[in-house]
Amino acid sequence: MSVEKLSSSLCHGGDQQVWRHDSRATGTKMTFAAYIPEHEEGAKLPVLWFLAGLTCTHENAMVKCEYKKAANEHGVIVICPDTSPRGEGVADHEDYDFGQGAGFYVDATQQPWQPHFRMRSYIEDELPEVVAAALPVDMDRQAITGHSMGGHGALTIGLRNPGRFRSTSAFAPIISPLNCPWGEKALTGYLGDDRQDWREYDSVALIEDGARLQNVLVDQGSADEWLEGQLKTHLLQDAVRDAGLDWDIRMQDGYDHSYFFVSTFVAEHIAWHARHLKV
Ligand SMILES: N[C@@H](CCC(=O)N[C@@H](CSC=O)C(=O)NCC(=O)O)C(=O)O
Repeated sequence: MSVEKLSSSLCHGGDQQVWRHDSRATGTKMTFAAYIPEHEEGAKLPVLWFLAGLTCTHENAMVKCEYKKAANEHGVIVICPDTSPRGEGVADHEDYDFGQGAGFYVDATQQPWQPHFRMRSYIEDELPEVVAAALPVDMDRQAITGHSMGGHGALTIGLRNPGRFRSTSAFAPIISPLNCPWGEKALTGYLGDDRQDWREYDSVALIEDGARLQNVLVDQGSADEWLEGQLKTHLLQDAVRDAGLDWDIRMQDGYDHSYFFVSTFVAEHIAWHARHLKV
């Protein structure tokens, strides 16, 4: 396994690093950011995966999300992966919501996406192995979060892997790719026309089909420009109520979709995850 540290910068007492490695899942080089809090020699720290949204690389959350102070205070490693494979030989599309930067955390089955767009396998299987080999993580103490398309990733990966994450949170997640233009466009392209195949990538469908998850926190801005047309938080509220789940879905008055919103609440999310990660 070839894993290379590209940078290391002291920040809020911890070390903000960027790593690159050859990925067997995507068949490309993949880059991720890793924030390592101060810790004693030999200590293993809990890990929070932060999945980013449309148009993002590993860098957006690292630069804009302001997680580092809280992560250092609580002793939680934060990993920010890229959102798709990239490169000259990788399929792409001119639209911001499809192709490179818009992997939707699925394993594509359709051409020309299938050879490289395998973000489910990358995030669920390969990246944890890479991180466990390179960094001082305690893989028995994992949590996951994400923003927008990354919030969809966090919820669906959490629902498909009950028991792996002590806690799951999301900022302004895409609730149901089956029921929004971003999702319909991307999943038609990556998975084909049979909408049954999309259900394992849809938080509402997963709950309807019996998936269950505890310790879930969702924050959504009431002034989010995508709330009505794309995100549709009410679909998750309905699914959670119908399934009798005790999830905390909060509407935050006046906040939009941006990292200004995410950065406002990220310290609270990290403190909440830390309580679950320490038990
Ligand atoms: N107008 C934007 C649209 C893309 C956008 O808003 N992306 C969001 C996530 S949306 C859902 O996944 C984002 O996080 N952008 C990166 C950032 O640093 O803000 C555009 O054309 O870029």
